[in-house]
Formats: sequence, C-alpha cells, structure tokens
Amino acid sequence: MTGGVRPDIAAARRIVVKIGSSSITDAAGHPDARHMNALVDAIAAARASGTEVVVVSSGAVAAGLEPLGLLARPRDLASQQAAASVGQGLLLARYTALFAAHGLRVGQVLLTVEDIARKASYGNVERTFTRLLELGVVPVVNENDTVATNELRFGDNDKMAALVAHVVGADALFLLSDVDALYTDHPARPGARRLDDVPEVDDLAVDTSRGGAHVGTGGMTTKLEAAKIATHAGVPVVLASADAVAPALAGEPVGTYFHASGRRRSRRLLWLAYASRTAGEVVLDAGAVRAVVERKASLLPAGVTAFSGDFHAGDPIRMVDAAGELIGHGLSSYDAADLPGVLGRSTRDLVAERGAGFDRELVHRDALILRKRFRG
Ligand SMILES: Nc1ncnc2c1ncn2[C@@H]1O[C@H](COP(=O)(O)OP(=O)(O)O)[C@@H](O)[C@H]1O
Ligand SMILES: N[C@@H](CCC(=O)OP(=O)(O)O)C(=O)O
Repeated sequence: MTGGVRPDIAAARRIVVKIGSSSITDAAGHPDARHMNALVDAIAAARASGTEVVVVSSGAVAAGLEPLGLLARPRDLASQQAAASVGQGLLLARYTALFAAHGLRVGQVLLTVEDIARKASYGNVERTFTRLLELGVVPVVNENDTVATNELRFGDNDKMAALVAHVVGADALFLLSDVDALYTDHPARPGARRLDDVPEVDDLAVDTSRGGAHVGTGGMTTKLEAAKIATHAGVPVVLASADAVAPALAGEPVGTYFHASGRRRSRRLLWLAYASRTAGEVVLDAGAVRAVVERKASLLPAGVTAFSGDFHAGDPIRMVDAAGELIGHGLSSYDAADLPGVLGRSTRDLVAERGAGFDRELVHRDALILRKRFRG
C-alpha cells in the first residue's frame, strides 16, 4: 500500500461496485459467504454515510452449477443460461437477506447489451436506476444471461459495470476481484510488478493474456477495457481485492487506482461510442466525411456509397470512409432494407419520388459521435 487517501474516491457520492464470479464463489463453486458479507457490510456503511451504491454482481452461472449437478462451467450456451436462471435467483435471495440485516432493500436489474445500446431502452434503464436510487434501494445488476445470445452478450460484467457507471452518472467505479491489484504480468509469473497508480490506461504496457480463476470469464483484459471506458469519460476506477472492499470504498490506497483522464460528457453519446455493438456499416464519400467531420453536419443518404449489415432504424452503425477508416458511430434513421433505393440520391429527389418521410438524414447530427471524440 502506498500513497495517501484518494480524494475523488473518498468524496464520491454515487458509486458502482462490481464483484466478479471468482470472488462471489469459492474454489468449489459455493457462494463465498465471507466475501459477500464483507461486500454488503462495506456497502451498508457507505449507504449510512449517504453514498448511493449500485452493485454489479457476477456469479449467477457459478451459483447455479451445484444445484444442477454440474461440476464445471458448461461450454454450451443453453446450459450456461439454465445455470444462470437457477443461480441468479439464489444470488438475489442471498443479497436480499444480507442487505435486509442492515435495513436495506435490494432491487434486481438484469440487462442485455441491447438495453444499453438502444437509445429508447437506454433512457428507460436510466429512469429505472434513478427511481431505485431515489427510493433508497440498492440495485443489484447482472447481465440477463438467460436470454442473452452469444452474438449479443457482454459475456463479462466488467464492461457492463463501466457502462452502468455512465448510465447512473457515478463518481467512481470499483472492480473487485480475486487479485489485489493490476500487475505488469500474471501475478504468478516471475517478475510481475504491482501497479498502484495508473494515470492513463492507454499508456500501460502490461500482459493480461493469461487467464484467471475457473469461474471468471473476463480476466484482466476486460477490467482494463472497463477502466478505459470509465476513466476516459471522467470516472475514476479502483481495481482491488474483494477482501479490501471497505478500505477501497473509503478511498484508502489499496489496489490499483486509475485516474479519470477524460472529461465528463453527454451520457447519451457515450453509450453510442462504447456501448453499441454496431449492427452494420455505411461507407461515406469524401464530401460526406468533410460534412460530418468539419461542418458537424448530419449524414445524408446522398453521401453514402455502400452499406453492409442487416440493421433497422434506431440501430447503431459504423461510419467509415472509402479506405475503411472509422469516422464514427451513429444511429441509422433507415432500415438497411430501404437503403438500396436511397443511397447516393439527393433528399429533394427522394422526397419528390417517395414522399415526405424521405427527407430524413441517414444519421442525424444529434445521434452521431465522431471517433476522435470517443476520448474525452
Ligand atoms: N496483469 C495481470 N494483473 C493481475 N491479474 C491478472 C493479470 N493477468 C491476468 N490476471 C488474472 O486475472 C484474474 C482476474 O480475472 P477474473 O478471474 O475474470 O476475475 P473476476 O471473476 O473477478 O472478474 C486474476 O485472478 C489473475 O489471475
Ligand atoms: N453474468 C455472468 C457473469 C460472467 C462472469 O463470470 O463475469 P466475471 O466474473 O465478472 O468475469 C454470471 O453472473 O455468471
């Protein structure tokens, strides 16, 4: 442990705390009572001092293994979903009982990628969290594993926790794991060095390729992705051992501290930059690139030369230039199926031929984020 108290962490009034499967369950796959108790006690103490807390808890699949007689995390999606279905209920029952002992109520929030990637549902999720927190509830969030498909899955909860931190406008994000900090290499490797302080995630030279415990899925790679999303949007991150939850939440110098490096920005556009699994791609001609990048204009069908993917109006799409270079992300106002008839055509022609609805932009300016703005 080095350094003094972290002022922005100690001062945080709204926080997101993510705990991984490897801490929620012990080596045999049973719920790890010690970690869960320590987590709930620390959160109850934070709540008592007026801090609002959102918990992102993994562990549904792990908690469902034993009741279903499964010995290890199954490989096939259907069995994982069945395990999550059984395990999530058990996990929530446990949280409900533990928080009730502190006089706190929990609310279950199960999210899919689409809930955060689509504008309409993002607003809905935001409202739900706001109301839960107003009511003094501790939301306990997990991915909706039982319905999520492989293609549309976060798969790990680290990135989802960073996105939830955006949605709720958190002041800090905590990633609790079975490792006490970020190391320059897998901690079991000779020469691996502990990192206490990370001013900028992009500047890190660390090896995260070696896997973690049997039940975790993301390993350290997804934790760094989460740290990047959060810090670049102005949210500091602490990565610490679940054993150190109390000092971590108090801002004491445990684990690895990732400084907020970007400025806080519009939450609606942030989800578009990071949350969206894009559903397709459109290729912009040089004029359209200039219009979108330099003139801050909307993207019109006239400036698009090609597209790919099967997207619908409202879906996030990638915008690239003729060389395939990413220009930005945006929400399409058209279904892909409608594009062949409109690409390259002027709005005036389209309206004359097809009617008033065809005066719309392909991507409206307000639903567009340029790549260079993905960072703060
Ligand atoms: N550079 C590194 N620094 C720290 N841990 C690492 C690193 N590379 C790989 N790991 C592994 O990542 C694990 C944490 O990931 P994971 O098991 O997915 O945790 P969780 O279930 O908490 O999300 C650690 O236990 C460690 O074995
Ligand atoms: N949603 C999954 C979490 C997946 C997972 O293992 O995540 P993590 O332990 O955070 O790497 C579950 O509850 O089992």
